[in-house]
Amino acid sequence: MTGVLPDTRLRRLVAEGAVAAERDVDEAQVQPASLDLRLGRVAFRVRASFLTGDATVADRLSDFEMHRIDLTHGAVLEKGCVYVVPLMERLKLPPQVSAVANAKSSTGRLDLLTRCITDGGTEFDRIPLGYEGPLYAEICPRSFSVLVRPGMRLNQIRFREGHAELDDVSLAALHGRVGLVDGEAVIDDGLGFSVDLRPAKGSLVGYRAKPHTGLIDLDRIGHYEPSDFWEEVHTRDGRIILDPGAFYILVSREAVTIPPTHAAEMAPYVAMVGEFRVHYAGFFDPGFGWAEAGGSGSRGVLEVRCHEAPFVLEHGQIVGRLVYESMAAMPETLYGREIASNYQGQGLKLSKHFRALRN
Ligand SMILES: Nc1ccn([C@H]2C[C@H](O)[C@@H](COP(=O)(O)OP(=O)(O)OP(=O)(O)O)O2)c(=O)n1
Repeated sequence: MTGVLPDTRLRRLVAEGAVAAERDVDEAQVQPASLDLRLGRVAFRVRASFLTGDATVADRLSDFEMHRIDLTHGAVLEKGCVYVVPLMERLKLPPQVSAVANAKSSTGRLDLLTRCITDGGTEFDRIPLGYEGPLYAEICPRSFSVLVRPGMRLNQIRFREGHAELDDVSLAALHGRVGLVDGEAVIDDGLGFSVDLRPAKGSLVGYRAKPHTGLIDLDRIGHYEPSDFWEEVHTRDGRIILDPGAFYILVSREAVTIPPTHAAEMAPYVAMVGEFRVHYAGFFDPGFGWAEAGGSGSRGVLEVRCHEAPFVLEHGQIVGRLVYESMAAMPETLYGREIASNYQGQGLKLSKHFRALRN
């Protein structure tokens, strides 16, 4: 059966030792179509980000390590620095299974660039068929310094067998059956995603990270005051100008649906990659936005960073696309009501570490 492996198969991968860990895998790590990965006990501060090519991460660390930080009692990862953290999980994948990792949504919303690296890896986050070896997270806090501890879950991994991606014809057919977006679907190499700069009420369209803020302890949920870390972005004319280097949280104009038979990943919109980057966290779970799982009206959160020159972003401009994949089987549990999900039914929403916003 080809497709993305659901929760039931993830438990089996763990039971069979294809995913092993120095501390038993916790049931809370198992998501509908992905497994959360946990930070180990040490972080290496490195000079620069790297891929391993034909070497191992351990070999590369001996070249690039500046110092080592014990995370046991909590430690700060500083804004602007690059760290490599061995993860608790390691893989011994069956030959027909490959994997892809991604930052969790809460990690992306904090502008913590987090990518997975492997021994012999030539790409971030892509793990080849049958990979056997350790996993590492490369973490670069871009806007805020963060306090981390062993066991924290900053990124996640999806496993798949065979080719599961929907081409545009199959995507259009799926949209015809279940309605993947409200309004007109723009289908061109995935489902186009546009930005909402004309809110139904008021003029608040997003948030921009403040410089020189305090520290965020990633275990503190609903704790921080948004205004200590974020400036509100308002507009009444359906456009904003992005400042190069600044980080914004915006929201999609479309409410999106991921039916239980599918999973999706947010990908950049090719025409715009030179101007801005729109996703740091890209996995969308089966059941996200699905009415039966309490998800009607769920929008996608856009994490936007503009590159070289100030750029005018207009309401309805396409900024990203959702690439849909078939599940190998339906998950037992969907994103939303049945598990403690933070972003089902969301509109414009900061990460779960902040107090609720008036929306
Ligand atoms: N750029 C993104 C990426 C994801 N999501 C949505 C779709 C996902 O199904 C949901 C949850 O994503 P994660 O599992 O990555 O997030 P967390 O684990 O941080 O949240 P939760 O605690 O709710 O599982 O957030 C989003 O709105 N915008």
